[in-house]
Amino acid sequence: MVKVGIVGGTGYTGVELMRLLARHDGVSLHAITSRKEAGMPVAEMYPSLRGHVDLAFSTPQDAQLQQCDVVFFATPNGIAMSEATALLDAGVRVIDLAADFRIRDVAEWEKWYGMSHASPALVAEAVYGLPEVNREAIRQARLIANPGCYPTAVQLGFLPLIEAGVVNAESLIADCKSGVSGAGRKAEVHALLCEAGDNFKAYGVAGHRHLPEIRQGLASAGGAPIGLTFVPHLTPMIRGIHATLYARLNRDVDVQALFEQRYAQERFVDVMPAGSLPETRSVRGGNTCRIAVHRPQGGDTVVVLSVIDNLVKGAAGQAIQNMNLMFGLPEGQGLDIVPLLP
Ligand SMILES: NC(=O)C1=CN([C@@H]2O[C@H](COP(=O)(O)OP(=O)(O)OC[C@H]3O[C@@H](n4cnc5c(N)ncnc54)[C@H](OP(=O)(O)O)[C@@H]3O)[C@@H](O)[C@H]2O)C=CC1
Ligand SMILES: CC(=O)N[C@@H](CCC(=O)OP(=O)(O)O)C(=O)O
Repeated sequence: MVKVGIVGGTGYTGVELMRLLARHDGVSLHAITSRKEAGMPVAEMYPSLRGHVDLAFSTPQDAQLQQCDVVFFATPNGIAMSEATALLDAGVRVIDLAADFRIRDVAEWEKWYGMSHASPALVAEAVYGLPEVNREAIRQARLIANPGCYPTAVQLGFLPLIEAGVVNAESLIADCKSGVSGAGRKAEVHALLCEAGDNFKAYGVAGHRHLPEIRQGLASAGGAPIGLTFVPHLTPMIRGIHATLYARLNRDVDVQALFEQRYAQERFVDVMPAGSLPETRSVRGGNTCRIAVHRPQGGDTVVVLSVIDNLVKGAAGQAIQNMNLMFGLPEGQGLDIVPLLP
């Protein structure tokens, strides 16, 4: 049994980790932390976990995380970078759901995240946890930088085109929409029902912190710099990301066959039949990225539609997929979920 600790168990990715791990028969939950709710039974805060998780929250100091085999950080940016070293030194593997280890250029990370990096040496060691790209490195990793939610949907959507070199990589467009749970559980005015409900708006148009992460991943896949316009939007739904991606083909290619071949062996990427329109509700609660690829009017613009559940393939599910790889477990263990529809 893999002994698991979770730092940040009261947040949305924390409770999603617990929901998924409760059905994973290769792990035992050792500790779930909360600074504010220490002592409270987890199932009192989240009755959905009654009968599944019988632990109480403990403070990060009392959680004895060094006894774990793996610790997930489901915390805001800037926490894991200060706490990972002690755990790694104690032989614990670490999966950070935040962005502390995602950007290889530390100065670039500091610019976008507005803080100094506490452990730049670990950035070089961390493996970017997108299994469809880095599977073998993930198996060997001590420290995983779990990808962001938008970066997961956007990179999986563009990857077949970039890897094959069939599009102009300098003029990509990613027009993305997210549900409000992407902003986490912390109280913020823009996430209130009366602000986000019955409303639709763009944000981060001038520059969003996921831009350097997406550019880094696609540049590595294509071996050349990426030019990307990335515009996120907030939609009045709870879960889900819908990415509409545009690229200009530089040669005539069967894009449907390209995508089907690229993801033929990937159980968590579903390439739909030509002409399909993936919906966020078709992945709700599941670890699948569902993709459809179009060439409107047979022209040279390719439109990729990519949907994920931001809390599952965009966060907790992908983190568990990475844990499975790190510990030699079947990659899909605990993730064999039929999405919840309607
Ligand atoms: N929501 C999403 O869809 C996605 C989120 N992520 C990333 O995952 C991380 C967690 O996100 P999410 O669950 O939404 O966030 P939430 O705001 O919902 O939860 C954050 C959690 O972190 C804990 N926490 C806050 N500060 C500290 C601290 N200094 N030390 C220890 N624990 C702390 C909080 O608990 P308490 O205050 O009780 O200690 C809480 O449990 C973030 O970095 C986010 O960017 C990544 C992909 C998708
Ligand atoms: C809707 C919403 O607010 N989404 C968040 C991104 C999701 C997230 O948690 O960011 P990471 O993936 O980097 O951890 C945002 O735009 O800031």
